[in-house]
Amino acid sequence: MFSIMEMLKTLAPYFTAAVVIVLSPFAKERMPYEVSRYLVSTFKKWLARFSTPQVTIVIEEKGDLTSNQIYKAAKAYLRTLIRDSTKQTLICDSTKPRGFKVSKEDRQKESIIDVIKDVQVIDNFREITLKWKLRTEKDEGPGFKKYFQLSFDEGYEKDVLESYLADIVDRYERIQNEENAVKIYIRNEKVRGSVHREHDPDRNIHWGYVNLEHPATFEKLAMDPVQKEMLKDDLDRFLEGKDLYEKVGKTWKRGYLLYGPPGTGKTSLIAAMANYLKFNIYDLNLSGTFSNEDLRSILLSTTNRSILVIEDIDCSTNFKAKEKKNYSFTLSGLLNMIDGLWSSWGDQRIIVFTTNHKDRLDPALLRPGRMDLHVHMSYCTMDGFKLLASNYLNIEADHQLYRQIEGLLENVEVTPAEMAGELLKSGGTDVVLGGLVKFLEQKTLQKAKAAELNELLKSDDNTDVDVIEFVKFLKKEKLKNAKAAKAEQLLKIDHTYVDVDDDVEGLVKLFKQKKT
Ligand SMILES: Nc1ncnc2c1ncn2[C@@H]1O[C@H](COP(=O)(O)OP(=O)(O)OP(=O)(O)O)[C@@H](O)[C@H]1O
Repeated sequence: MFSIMEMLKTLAPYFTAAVVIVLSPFAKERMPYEVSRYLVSTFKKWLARFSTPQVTIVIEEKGDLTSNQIYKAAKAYLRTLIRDSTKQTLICDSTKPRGFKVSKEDRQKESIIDVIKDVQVIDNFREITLKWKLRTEKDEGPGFKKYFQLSFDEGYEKDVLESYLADIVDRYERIQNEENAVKIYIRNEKVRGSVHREHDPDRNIHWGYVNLEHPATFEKLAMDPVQKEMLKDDLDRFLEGKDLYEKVGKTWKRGYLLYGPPGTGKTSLIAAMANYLKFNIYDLNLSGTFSNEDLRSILLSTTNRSILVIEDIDCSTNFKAKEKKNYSFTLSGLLNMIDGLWSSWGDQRIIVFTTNHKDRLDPALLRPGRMDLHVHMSYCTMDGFKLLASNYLNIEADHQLYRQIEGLLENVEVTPAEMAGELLKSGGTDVVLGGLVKFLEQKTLQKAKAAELNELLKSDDNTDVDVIEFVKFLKKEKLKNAKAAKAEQLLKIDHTYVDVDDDVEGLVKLFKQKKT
């Protein structure tokens, strides 16, 4: 018996000859159109009997209620496929030219390449050949509906649905997440590691960026609840304030000064603001030496919907020294930037300064109107502690140790960072809170010791001893290094490391002896 292949082989020359004749210019001219069309379609049908049947999936632009995610994913995928493809990817349909369309909007960095309607795009996945086509069809309503038609050989339905299309959707979600992620930019030509780089060729400014994976949110921040609400309202009004800013003739900008001791959450608050607004952060370190002109260029290289952060403004910018040493970057340069260029260029921009010592800032920076809002981040209160305990230990109600903790918190200054450190320790809730109580008791004791030492130093006859001078003296005299180091620790501003058994009186006596 003939096999199919043998039969095909036998009949193929006759059919081929017939079709060649039909399609030849000679036959085309002489044969009636209906006859040649009939012959070609019969040939196609006959051939189709021996080829693998095709399956076609339709992916419509709109789902029943919302847009269809698979359509969006397919569209994005085909863009990358065309962009990265070799020329074979685009196969012309008999009636359409081969090609794709290109577009670019004003603010887009790169042009976008899209498929044209009815032009076939071929993709390969494992051993499957996949044929994509963008189609349009008259809708039931007045418009047109768009859909992708995806065809492939029968038998691969599972692979296509569960692997190929699932991959495309996954990839799309990843790109979406990447695009929506808040980024933190650092201006440094030397940034290394897995950072992405951006270069503004007009101004030759380099930024390195990574996704901001800081989990801080307003809900997780321990800060004065009234202040927190006020700040959130302020940001909301800012975000929705386009019309208002236009109406009152102000540029769409906002400046915040965050101040408070180290570890009270200033950096966390900036991250929470960025996550809340979905604004990128530009972290500007002013400690380098650069000019006012550099500053201007840096500013112009940042984008809208961003937060420009200048941390530790008191330490990073010793403006007076810079002015003396004739560095060209000055305080007035920075202030001009805030008042002039920064306030008149771009939209939806926030500037944040942070400092641990508001009192050390140049009054020019604090002038009313320069920073719109001053936010004080302070030591941990009982409310703040409860919020941290709920975040770290999932305690929603009361706990038997709360009263004791409240009493201790009234007497010592503990930063939320210190509290968080204690709450992160291992053990069950009771163990961790027990540890925290011990920590607070220790702090209370240290505070008392420090006060005692100060009294001792003050009360002595005419020796008006300055605590810092005391430490310096011990060091200068190289007086038993170990003791000097202990003394320095003892006199640390936050008195964190004092051992309860330290011989305070002995040290003071020693000091006095040496001094006399
Ligand atoms: N107010 C707070 N609420 C919740 N967690 C906090 C708070 N303050 C500090 N923390 C915890 O302590 C860590 C360090 O705090 P953060 O760096 O935000 O403080 P900071 O005030 O910016 O300190 P510095 O002035 O030293 O930069 C944070 O990652 C967070 O885990």
